[in-house]
Amino acid sequence: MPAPGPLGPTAPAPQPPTPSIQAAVSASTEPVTPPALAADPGLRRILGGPTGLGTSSLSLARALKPPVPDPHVAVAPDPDPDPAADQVPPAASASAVSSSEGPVVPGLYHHPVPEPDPVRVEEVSRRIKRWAEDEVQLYPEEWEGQFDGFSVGRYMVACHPDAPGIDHLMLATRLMVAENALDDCYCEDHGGSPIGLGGRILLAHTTLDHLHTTPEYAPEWEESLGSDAPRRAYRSAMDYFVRAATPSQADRYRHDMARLHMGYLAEAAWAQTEYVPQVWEYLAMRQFNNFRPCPTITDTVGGYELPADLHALPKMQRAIALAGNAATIVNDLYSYTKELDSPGLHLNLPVVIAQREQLSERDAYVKAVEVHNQLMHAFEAAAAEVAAECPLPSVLRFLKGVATWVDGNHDWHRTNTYRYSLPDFW
Ligand SMILES: CC(C)=CCC/C(C)=C(\C)COP(=O)(O)OP(=O)(O)O
Ligand SMILES: [Mg+2]
Repeated sequence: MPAPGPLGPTAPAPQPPTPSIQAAVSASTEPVTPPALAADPGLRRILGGPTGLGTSSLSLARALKPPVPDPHVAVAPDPDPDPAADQVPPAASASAVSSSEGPVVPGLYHHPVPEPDPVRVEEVSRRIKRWAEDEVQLYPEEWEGQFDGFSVGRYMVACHPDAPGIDHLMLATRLMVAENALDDCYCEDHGGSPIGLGGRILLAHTTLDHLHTTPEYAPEWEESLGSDAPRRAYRSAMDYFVRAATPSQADRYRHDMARLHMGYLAEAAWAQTEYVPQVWEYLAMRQFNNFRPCPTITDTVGGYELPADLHALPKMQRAIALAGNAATIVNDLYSYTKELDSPGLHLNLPVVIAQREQLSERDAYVKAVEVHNQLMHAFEAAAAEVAAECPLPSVLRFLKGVATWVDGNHDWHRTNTYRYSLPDFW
């Protein structure tokens, strides 16, 4: 990587970084970005993006051009690449604000996104289905409709508009499918149960964080990796990811998945004992049972790296956590009716607020929207703070990537009317 470059002569002096950020910046070998960007008082708004119909293309986060692929990022060759699709610039057909079916939750603070590039969506959808069916035997025939209805191609193209091509998008798409397969098959309505979940999850986690053991026991472990659909999917998706990621990016992902699995276990333990947590306890569980592992791979999917020391900064960690929390409460709001219809009491934020604060279902739902909005504003403030204090190109791009992921995640929930519908409160 190149050595740090000089600051532009006419640029205003940046604010002195805090000591921890200073240390991380010194450790980084990346060039310093023109400080004008970081010193821009509008950065906070820009990172979040302007709101309102037709304004999303004004956002810096969404204006990212596809980067030149990094020659140091080795992406596993696709068995049947489609060069035409890989070369489609993501912005080429993605300027219109997404207006596909599906209402926004009334009062929800969000940013509309450009309609995901249909050529990319089609190619990612084609390849992920082939991977699911041919490489990992993910589902029996009767689940095919649900797989299609999940629309993971649209989801990932919307969340990663700066991916250099289809191979990079596939890294995120395989992981997303694998994560949902494990949640469905181990925890939820496709054979899942809280009983014995800890053991099953730990063994599945070894697909990501391998067992290192003696020659006598290693073969049985290796055989176990192919023994059910979630493990086949995790193992394969992780193999592709590890080949494209740096060691620290892969380790970041393992850590985030350990967080996720810990969240699943708390949710399961409460279901088993029929405990309804206090609202803050629920929010703590949901910070772990959370989308976090998805936005935090934005740099690998974008073909660059946020160095580990910058990722580890406390302020960066706060921004990431808030982004994951806002994105996950979006799920609670859009999946509310689906979860009311599921057997037993399915915890989500409106349900917990209603029970713990003795509010009507409607008032609890409205309060959950307000919690979401506060989380979004806190994320945007935290991201702007990191960007202003540490204006390195990789930091700014990563923050924009996370913000864009949050917006794409909202748009996918809104438009996925196959899976979600809003309550009839308005
Ligand atoms: C993609 C990923 C990391 C998922 C992990 C956790 C997860 C499935 C969610 C945060 C979504 O929440 P939920 O389990 O409630 O999903 P649905 O409402 O069933 O879509
Ligand atoms: Mg849900």
